[in-house]
Amino acid sequence: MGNDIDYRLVLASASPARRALLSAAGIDAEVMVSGVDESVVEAADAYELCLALARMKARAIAAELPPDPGILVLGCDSVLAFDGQIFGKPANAEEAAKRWEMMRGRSGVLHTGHHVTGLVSGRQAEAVGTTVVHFSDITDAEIAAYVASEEPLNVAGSFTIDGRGAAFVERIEGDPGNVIGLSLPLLRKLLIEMDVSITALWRA
Ligand SMILES: Nc1nc2c(ncn2[C@H]2C[C@H](O)[C@@H](COP(=O)(O)OP(=O)(O)OP(=O)(O)O)O2)c(=O)[nH]1
Repeated sequence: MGNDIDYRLVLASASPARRALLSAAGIDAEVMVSGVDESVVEAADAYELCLALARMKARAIAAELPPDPGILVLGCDSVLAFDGQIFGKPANAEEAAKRWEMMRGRSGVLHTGHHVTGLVSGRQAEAVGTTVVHFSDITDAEIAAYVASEEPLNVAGSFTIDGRGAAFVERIEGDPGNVIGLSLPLLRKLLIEMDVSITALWRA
């Protein structure tokens, strides 16, 4: 991809957290929500699942856009691998509480799949960011209060590290942005694979 192209990023995600991470890093991404049915995807494990979903979201949006060589579409998907299970967003408050009863005092791996595709070049790059998350041994009352806050209901793994959930995460091993939903150092590497510098996406 040449350097004389005016690159723009389209974020194929409804996640306000992902958009905020990009904006704080100087990138004003246009948001286009794919609305794909994530339930149709089968995968061997959390790593493959989040990558397949990220790819599906990005490709669904790419198919809707005009063939502009400057447009790069980014799809992401986050899941928590815990105790041999795959936790996306909880189905309801009961599931969020049940998960925390299992998670407290233990650790899991948050995987975020990233897929970038160039519309005209057809080039693409993808990778999974992984971050180990160590959960605090919180009480039943804290679980009940956290679930009642409704925060854990809308996030993969039923926890955040930058919201109320931050009080319940002892430490992480890896990129914090990856837990929130998008790893910027990983995005930089994917863009390099496509001969694009992340600095080319910075707002003027
Ligand atoms: N602020 C924040 N959000 C988090 C954290 N962990 C997970 N999330 C959010 C980011 C995503 O919105 C959501 C992960 O679910 P998905 O990867 O399926 O994305 P989502 O369904 O939100 O949007 P999308 O499918 O990409 O249109 O959970 C965290 O630590 N902090």
